[in-house]
Amino acid sequence: MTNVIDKVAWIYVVDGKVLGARSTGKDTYYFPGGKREHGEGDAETLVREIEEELSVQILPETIAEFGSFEAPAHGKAEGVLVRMTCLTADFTGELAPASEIEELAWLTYKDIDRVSAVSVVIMDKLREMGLIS
Ligand SMILES: Nc1nc2c([nH]c(=O)n2[C@H]2C[C@H](O)[C@@H](COP(=O)(O)OP(=O)(O)OP(=O)(O)O)O2)c(=O)[nH]1
Repeated sequence: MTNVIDKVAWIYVVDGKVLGARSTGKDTYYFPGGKREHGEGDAETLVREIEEELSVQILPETIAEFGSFEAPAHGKAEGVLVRMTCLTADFTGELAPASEIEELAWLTYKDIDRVSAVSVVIMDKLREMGLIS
C-alpha cells in the first residue's frame, strides 16, 4: 500500500528567489506549510501553518493555486510519498521564523542540492516558468 502524506505549502517568489524554511536541527530546506487539521480546506491550512511557522498573516483573498506535486517524503521510510498542494498568496506582517522553523532562506536553482525531493520538482517548475533564477 502506498502511503501519501497530504500537505499544503506556500510558494512565495520575489525577484527570482523563492522562500524556503529549515527546521531546527535539519539541513534540508522545505517549502513552508503543513498537514491539514481535521476538516480544514487548503486556504485554512495555509493561513494557520504560515502564521505558526513564519509569523505572518496570509491574505485569504490573494490565495491562488500553483499546482500539486508529489515525491518521496523527506526522512520517511521508502514508499512514503508527500503530496504538496502549492498555493501562492500575499501576506501582511514581518517574516520571522517561529515554532520549529530555525531559518528562512531565499532560494534559487543553485540551492537544489539543499532542498527535499518534492521541492526539487517544484523548483524545476518554477525555473521552467522563469520565476526563479
Ligand atoms: N512542508 C513541507 N514538507 C515537506 C517538504 N518536502 C518534504 O519531503 N516534506 C515532508 C517531510 C515529511 O516527510 C513530510 C511530513 O511532514 P512531517 O511529518 O514533518 O509533518 P509535521 O510533523 O511537520 O506536521 P505538520 O507541521 O506538517 O502538520 O513532509 C516541503 O518542501 N515542505
